[in-house]
Amino acid sequence: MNLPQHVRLVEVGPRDGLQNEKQPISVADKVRLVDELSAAGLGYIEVGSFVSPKWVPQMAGSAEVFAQIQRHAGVVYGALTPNMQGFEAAVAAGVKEVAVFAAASEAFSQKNINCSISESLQRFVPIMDAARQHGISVRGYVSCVLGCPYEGDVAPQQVADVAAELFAMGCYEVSLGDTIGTGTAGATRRLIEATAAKIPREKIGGHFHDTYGQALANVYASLLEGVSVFDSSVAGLGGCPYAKGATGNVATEDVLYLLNGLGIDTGIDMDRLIVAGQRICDVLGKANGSRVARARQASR
Ligand SMILES: CC(C)(COP(=O)([O-])OP(=O)([O-])OC[C@H]1O[C@@H](n2cnc3c(N)ncnc32)[C@H](O)[C@@H]1OP(=O)([O-])[O-])[C@@H](O)C(=O)NCCC(=O)NCCSC(=O)C[C@@](C)(O)CC(=O)[O-]
Repeated sequence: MNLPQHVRLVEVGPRDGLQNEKQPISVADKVRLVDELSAAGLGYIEVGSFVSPKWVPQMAGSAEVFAQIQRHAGVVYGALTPNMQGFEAAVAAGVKEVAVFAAASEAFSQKNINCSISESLQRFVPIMDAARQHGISVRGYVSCVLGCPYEGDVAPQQVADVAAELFAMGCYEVSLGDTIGTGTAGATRRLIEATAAKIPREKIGGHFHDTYGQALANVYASLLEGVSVFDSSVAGLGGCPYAKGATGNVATEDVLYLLNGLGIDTGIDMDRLIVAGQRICDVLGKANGSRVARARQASR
C-alpha cells in the first residue's frame, strides 16, 4: 500500500454545505461555524461564494461573513468566484484565495453558470490575470467528473481535458467534483489515472458527494492513487442547487476518522470538529450527516 504521508483537507461546509439551504442562516451563525472550524484545526475553509444572489441566495452575505470571521495565521479562507464581478467583490471583501469552477459536462455548465465549458474557461482568464496582480491564489474545480444529472456518464478524458486547461491557466490545484455522488471506487481510480496523465497527481483534489454512500470509498480509492487533498463538509452538510437530489459532501469527521485509522496526521481535533458540526445542524434543525459524529454522540 503506497498511501500519501500527508493529507490536506479543504473544508467546504460553510460554502458547499450551506449554499443549498432554503431557510435563512444568519451571518452570525455562518461566522461562528467558520471560527469553530478554524479552532478545530482546519487549515483551509471555503467561507462563501461571490456569485449572483439571484442564482444562489444563501451566499448573498459572503462579504459580511468575511468581514466578521477571526482570521488565523496559516489558515486559508477561500471563496468561489465565477467571473470578474465575483472576483472584484471577493477582493473588496479581503479574500486572499479564490476558486473558479468549470464542469466536465456542457449541460451542467449551462445550468450552473449559464455558459458553455469553453466560455467559462475564457471567463477565468481575466480572473487569473487579476489574481496574479493581487497575489491571490486560484484553485480550480471541475464538476460532474463521475456523472452528470443531465447527460449521464462523463468520460474521464473529458474531465482530464478541463482539469488540464484549468491547471495550464494557473490554477495551483484542481479539485474533481463528483457533484451527484454516483461515482464508485473503480470509476474514481480510472478518473484519477486519466487526470494524472495530464496534470501532476499532487495537484489533484478529490471532492466527493455522498449521494450513493460511496464517498468515503472514493476517498480511499483516491488515496491509493496518490491523491492527498480532499474536500469535505462538516456534518456532511450540503448539496448543489443545480443537481437535484444530490446530498452533501463526504463528512469531514468521517474522512478524519479514516485518515486517523491510516496513521495520517492532519492536526485536526475530532472533538472540536464534532461540536462545530452539531452546532450548525442544530441551527438548521437537521440530523447530523456524519456517521462518526452520530456514533460518538450515541456512545456518550
Ligand atoms: C455565473 C453567473 C453569475 C452567470 O449568470 P448570468 O445571469 O449569465 O450573469 P450576467 O453576467 O448576465 O449578469 C446577470 C445579473 O447577475 C449579476 N451578477 C453576475 N455575476 C455576479 C456575481 N459574481 N456576483 C453577483 N452578481 C452577479 C449581474 O450584476 C446581473 O445583475 P442584474 O443586472 O440582473 O441585477 C450565475 O450563473 C451564477 O452566479 N451562478 C452561480 C452558480 C453556483 O454558485 N453554483 C454552486 C456552486 S458550484 C458547485 O457547487 C460545485 C462544486 C464547486 O461544489 C463542485 C462539485 O460538487 O461539483
